[in-house]
Amino acid sequence: MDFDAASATHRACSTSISLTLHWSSLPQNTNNLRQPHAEYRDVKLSLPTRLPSSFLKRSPVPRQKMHSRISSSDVLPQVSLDISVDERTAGDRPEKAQSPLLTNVASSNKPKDGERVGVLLLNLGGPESLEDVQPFLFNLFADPDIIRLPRLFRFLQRPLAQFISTLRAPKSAEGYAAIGGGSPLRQMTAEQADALSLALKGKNLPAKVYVGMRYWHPFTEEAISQIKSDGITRLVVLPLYPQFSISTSGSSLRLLENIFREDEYLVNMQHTVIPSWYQREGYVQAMANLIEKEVYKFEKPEEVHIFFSAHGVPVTYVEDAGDPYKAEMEECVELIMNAVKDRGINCQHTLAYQSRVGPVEWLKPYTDVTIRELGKCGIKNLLAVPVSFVSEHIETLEEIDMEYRQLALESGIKNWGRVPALGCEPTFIADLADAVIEALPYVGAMAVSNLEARQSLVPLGSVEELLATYDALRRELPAPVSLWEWGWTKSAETWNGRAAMLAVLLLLVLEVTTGQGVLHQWGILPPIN
Ligand SMILES: C=CC1=C(C)c2cc3[nH]c(cc4nc(cc5[nH]c(cc1n2)c(C)c5CCC(=O)O)C(CCC(=O)O)=C4C)c(C)c3C=C
Ligand SMILES: [Fe+2]
Repeated sequence: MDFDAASATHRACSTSISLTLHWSSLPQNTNNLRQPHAEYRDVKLSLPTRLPSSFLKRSPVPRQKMHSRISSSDVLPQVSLDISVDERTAGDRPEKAQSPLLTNVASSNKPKDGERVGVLLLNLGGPESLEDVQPFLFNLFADPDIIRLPRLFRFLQRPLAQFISTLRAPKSAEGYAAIGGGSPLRQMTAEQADALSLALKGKNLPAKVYVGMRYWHPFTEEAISQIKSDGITRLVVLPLYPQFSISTSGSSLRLLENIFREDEYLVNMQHTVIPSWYQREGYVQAMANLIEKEVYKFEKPEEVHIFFSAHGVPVTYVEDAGDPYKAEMEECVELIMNAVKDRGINCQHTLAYQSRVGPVEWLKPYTDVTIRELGKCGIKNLLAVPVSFVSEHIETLEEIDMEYRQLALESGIKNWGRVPALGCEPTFIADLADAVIEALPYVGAMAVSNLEARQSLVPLGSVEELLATYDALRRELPAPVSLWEWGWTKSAETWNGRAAMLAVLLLLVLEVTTGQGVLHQWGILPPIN
């Protein structure tokens, strides 16, 4: 068996941990474990000790090494693993598109008497009416994971959020008006929660599923107080973002960390977090299902160009703060395309990033620029695939379906299609249920021992451990959102934006310290007594 981790040893042996990985939970790209002629079911790994926390820090570990698991001697100089493998032949292997019922709660993981299992779905939230738009934007911009001010200026976070949200609200409201006057997120997430709860029940795990939104109702705080009053004892935290970003799952987990820290009940509640799940077989197959269906709606399916459009983040998040979002996104698209090709669909594909705001540089290539280029290259059939989010929202319904569709047609693309968001797609929901069941043994346990979790760029863990594994320094990042924009070139815009930002900050400092100025006149800042 080609499993080089087996030879490593660790000096400071103390506790012993036993893991059981179900074969279906192994990601596709774990070449070390998935051999062409054999499948490993119930791979039992005994770790003799807690792995060094430095292993969890992403920065010193090149990405390829994360993916060759613990084979690297420079990451784990001396770890010894006892591995017993129940090897089965390919004939024993269940069909690739697994039955959702295959993963069931092992009797050892079943909630014991008096135990109550909860699942907390974390999501962004969206305004439900046009009046909600400005306060929703205020909550978003008041988030230090969206606008991270220099330490000295942190006290300006809320006035600045008030300022920016007031400026942006009319443009955002236009978008929400175009999709019926509000975001469908609350409704869709509630449906996903119900579907997940049913799927868990079907898999023998009675669990209550809660929804905690970051920027709008039902707020995470509301979900947490419900969790407390329901007396939940074991909680699995599941952000509804397939890929991890500091600005999304990271922000929600940061909030959760603060809530947990201040509450005695929560501090003692056993919990674990599934930080990202883009590499799960069920999710990947569900995406491939949707793509396959849409590809065959085109007259010439073989000529379709599959165009993945992900929500962007500012480049600094990835380059300065170590956000794994871009790497996870690229890997995710690769996995989905492999699954699509396995179905005999050999279309070309592209990944681009949408929804940038403000003068700073965002992840490239940009969706709008790429659509124009594809048009110029003679692409006639384009299938857009939103890939960073699992519900319909303003950026699928307005930006993709209206703006980008129009742009594509103007750029020479003749036939346009769009893959719907996953919503309650059965394979997807079944896979989320499996993810919860697989995470259960690690509730309250030392999640660093989860080999499978380490496969992902952000490992499974408790909120606190997890947040320590990325962005630990919480570097200051330039605000992604423009306060002001003018100029003719990109660089002029950037510098003008920065100068304007400084000017506005200065203005705000003066306002806050003197208690006088336009913002006070508008009632945006409270009067100083
Ligand atoms: C994975 C998804 C998302 C990432 C990454 C993300 C980063 C990010 N977003 C903004 C600014 C805005 N986002 C807005 C809405 C919005 N964002 C996401 C997802 C991600 N954001 C969703 C699903 C939604 C829509 C919610 C809904 O109501 O349907 C908005 C408001 C809309 C608008 O005015 O365009 C803003 C603003 C930043 C700055 C950022 C990274 C730093
Ligand atoms: Fe966003």
